[in-house]
Amino acid sequence: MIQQLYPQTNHSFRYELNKDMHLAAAHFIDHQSAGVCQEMHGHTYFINMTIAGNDLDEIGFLVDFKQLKSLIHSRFDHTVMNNHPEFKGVFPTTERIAEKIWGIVQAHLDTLAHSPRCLQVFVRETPTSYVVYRPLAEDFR
Ligand SMILES: Nc1nc2c(c(=O)[nH]1)N=C([C@H](O)[C@H](O)COP(=O)(O)OP(=O)(O)OP(=O)(O)O)CN2
Ligand SMILES: [Zn+2]
Repeated sequence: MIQQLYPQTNHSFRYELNKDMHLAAAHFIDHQSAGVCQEMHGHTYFINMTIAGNDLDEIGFLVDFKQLKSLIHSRFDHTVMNNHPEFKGVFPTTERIAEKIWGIVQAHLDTLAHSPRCLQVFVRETPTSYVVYRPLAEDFR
């Protein structure tokens, strides 16, 4: 939830940035074990991402907050998660959504010369359910 406190990541980078955003999206989990979630339904996803690094760009940004929002919000807001290529062959569970968001964000960070890293993606799907995705060391380029 925006302005809530999030789980902390342990690291020794000089800078840490957090970006909150929320988006409305629909999904369904097309598996018989998913019960009522097999039917198309909607959520307001609350997302927080944690970026860290030792250096800033020439403006003094670790990464532009607006760019982070644009990467995720403009892609997924008011869409059906199942329709995105990221979810071809995998169900858009909260876990997978967090993992895919990490991949999209880190792919952008990999283009930046000062090498910031996305250390954590938090995705709240309902008022009572959320996932935290933290990459392993080998997940970074
Ligand atoms: N590990 C996961 N379990 C479930 C997921 C998921 O993504 N990962 N998703 C769902 C459903 O999509 C559903 O939208 C969320 O379920 P739930 O939190 O149970 O929703 P409620 O609002 O009914 O929760 P209450 O705490 O009972 O009010 C299911 N499981
Ligand atoms: Zn759902």
